[in-house]
Amino acid sequence: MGWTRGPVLGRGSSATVSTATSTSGEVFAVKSMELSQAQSLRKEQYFLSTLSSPYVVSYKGCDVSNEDNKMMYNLLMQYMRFGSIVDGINGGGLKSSEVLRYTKEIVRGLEYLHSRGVVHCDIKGRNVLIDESGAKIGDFGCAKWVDEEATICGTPMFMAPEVARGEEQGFPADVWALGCTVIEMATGGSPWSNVADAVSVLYRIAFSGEIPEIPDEFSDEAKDFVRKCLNRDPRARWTAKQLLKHPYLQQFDDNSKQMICEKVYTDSPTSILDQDVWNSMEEPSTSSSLGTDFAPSTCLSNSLRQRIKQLADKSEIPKWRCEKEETEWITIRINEDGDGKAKQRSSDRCGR
Ligand SMILES: Nc1ncnc2c1ncn2[C@@H]1O[C@H](COP(=O)(O)OP(=O)(O)OP(=O)(O)O)[C@@H](O)[C@H]1O
Repeated sequence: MGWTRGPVLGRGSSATVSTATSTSGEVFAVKSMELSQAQSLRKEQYFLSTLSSPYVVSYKGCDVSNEDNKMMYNLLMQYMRFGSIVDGINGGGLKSSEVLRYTKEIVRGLEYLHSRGVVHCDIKGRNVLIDESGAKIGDFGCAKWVDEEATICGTPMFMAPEVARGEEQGFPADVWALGCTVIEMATGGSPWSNVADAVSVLYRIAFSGEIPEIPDEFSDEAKDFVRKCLNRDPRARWTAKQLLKHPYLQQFDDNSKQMICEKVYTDSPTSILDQDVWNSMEEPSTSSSLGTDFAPSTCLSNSLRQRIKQLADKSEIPKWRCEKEETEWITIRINEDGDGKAKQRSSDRCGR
């Protein structure tokens, strides 16, 4: 499929997402990284290509292109015109009817993923995308099969206690992150308040016995729903399938705009370090695991400092940037029947 790159939609910690138009006129989104650094994007391609659900961003294909003498790996996916949930928050929280609707759609997406044996590992508002049909789960760069041995991956602010301690990252970790995401959607801010940096938040999640503060404004059903997600014991935490039957989600009707909770506001991250707490990270395979057999006050702080360093490294401006005007549409591929005088670039199909 030939396609033309359009304006940049957003930049994550390592990839750039742009709009694109196929030769047949279909508009989609393309997530691109330099080929040599595209492991997480290849992983995302692998998972997206195996999934098909109204609650997961649809896969459209992938390829490799040569742009300005750089080999780029491109993941083509459904264009979600309203961006991520966070893009729509704009300082304050979402309306409670929106929180309810998106929460139910995310739970449906999680129920689908978990029934297929996939753990997303990085559920947060930034990874839930919106279009007219509602919310869909995206960004599978941290995903894994439930029985796969994989390094810890995700975003500190949304990590479950068992993940922060480095013990396990299974389906319940996605449900904890969902609980944090509900708070994020409703408040427009962090699920954890009064945390100075990522060390504090990881230590607090791992060992304090606390859960994120549930806004007073939530209805009783909403509070109970979030508590079921934020049970510190992963074995006692509700599953996505159970949550779909929770009274809070039962209130959702496609035609209803029923208010469940009031809008509240807390600070969004402002400093670079605060921002790190919100970015995805992957624990390096060489780092020491946060197992159960260490003294928290000594070994933990070293290990967490490694995490912080990695977060700081990941927050650097990506090495590759689109060098074209972001509003300029450039042809990066044409199909075999294309005009030979057009700006043809080399490309390959990619495999799993
Ligand atoms: N399919 C899509 N349709 C429309 N916009 C998208 C799509 N995918 C991503 N975006 C936009 O691009 C931004 C960057 O997405 P990306 O998945 O690379 O990074 P992220 O989730 O924000 O960060 P990180 O990779 O660090 O977790 C998103 O926040 C969103 O605004």
